[in-house]
Amino acid sequence: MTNVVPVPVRRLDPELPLPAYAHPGDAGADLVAAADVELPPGGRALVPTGVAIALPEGYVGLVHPRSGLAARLGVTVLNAPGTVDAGYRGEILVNLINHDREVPAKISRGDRIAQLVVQRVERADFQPVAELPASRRGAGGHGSTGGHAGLVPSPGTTPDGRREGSAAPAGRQSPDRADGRTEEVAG
Ligand SMILES: O=c1ccn([C@H]2C[C@H](O)[C@@H](COP(=O)(O)OP(=O)(O)OP(=O)(O)O)O2)c(=O)[nH]1
Repeated sequence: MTNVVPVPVRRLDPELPLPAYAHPGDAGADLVAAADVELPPGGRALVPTGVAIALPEGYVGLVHPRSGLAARLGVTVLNAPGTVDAGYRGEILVNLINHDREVPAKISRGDRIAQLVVQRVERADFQPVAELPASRRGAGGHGSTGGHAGLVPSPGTTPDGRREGSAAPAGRQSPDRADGRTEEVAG
């Protein structure tokens, strides 16, 4: 049974519906546009939703794209998923982008433009250490497990896809991270 958490909502635009789940079992409650917006090809806009919420401490609201808008129009959430912090009391805004290269996307007031997924969050207590515990994966990432023809390392590239001898990503100076080597660990 899904846990239901009460969330106070302020209607900044009384004519618009509250965020709502379209079907039982849906993870995301739809957010609607509070304004008409036209997104030219490649264009983006911060679209108001007409609602402000007060999530309880220990929860986050994630602003996810709607797959229908993405598949049919090429429109998605630029910063997906947007993070609505428990302490945020302003209007929820949706940063929409039109990835279509030719066709403008018309968003009308009242259109469902994104979905808000409310989740519990844990806070980490970051503890500096000299060495991290070993793991099977080690430092391998960025396609190190293959699964696609384009992920097979070509000669002269490192396992994470960079040219051998090219600069490590910013902040990555440790040799075992810079060359993407993995460590075989028993167990
Ligand atoms: O899609 C989004 C993402 C964020 N927000 C609001 C709620 C969130 O709590 C606040 C700040 O977001 P975030 O922390 O992602 O932004 P930032 O760029 O780090 O700004 P800040 O310095 O204000 O935290 O903006 C939205 O309305 N929509």
